[in-house]
Amino acid sequence: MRKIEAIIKPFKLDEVKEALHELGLQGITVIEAKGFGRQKGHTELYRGAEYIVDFLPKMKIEVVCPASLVERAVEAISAAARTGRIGDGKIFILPVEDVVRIRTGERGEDAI
Ligand SMILES: Nc1ncnc2c1ncn2[C@@H]1O[C@H](COP(=O)(O)OP(=O)(O)OP(=O)(O)O)[C@@H](O)[C@H]1O
Ligand SMILES: [Mg+2]
Repeated sequence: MRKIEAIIKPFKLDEVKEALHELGLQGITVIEAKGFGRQKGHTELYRGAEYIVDFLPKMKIEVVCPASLVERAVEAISAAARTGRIGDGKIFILPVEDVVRIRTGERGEDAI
């Protein structure tokens, strides 16, 4: 299993959510985040206005999925989140050792 952590532009959240849903991924965690990438000290467009890049509002999405689905999920997130402008975001992929579904006690991929 893997955890995909995607930092995206907030207005892209719905499109990314739909893309993941179409893949059959059911669980998702969304965290309001702030951050910056490589343009620190330069300007980045946010909702049509230029900002000095300090900490810009971002949305962090966390999805745990079977390893076999990771590439498709990453492609779906990338396609949905891309505008082609700077600040489109980044995707991190981490190993997940185990999952526990609290209500049923299921473990591993059964619990995703
Ligand atoms: N190395 C990193 N570690 C942790 N978070 C990061 C890292 N790089 C980017 N982020 C997060 O992702 C968000 C979007 O990054 P961003 O898309 O601006 O990356 P970039 O490398 O500057 O690419 P681009 O040149 O397309 O803007 C940042 O605001 C930050 O929250
Ligand atoms: Mg950037």
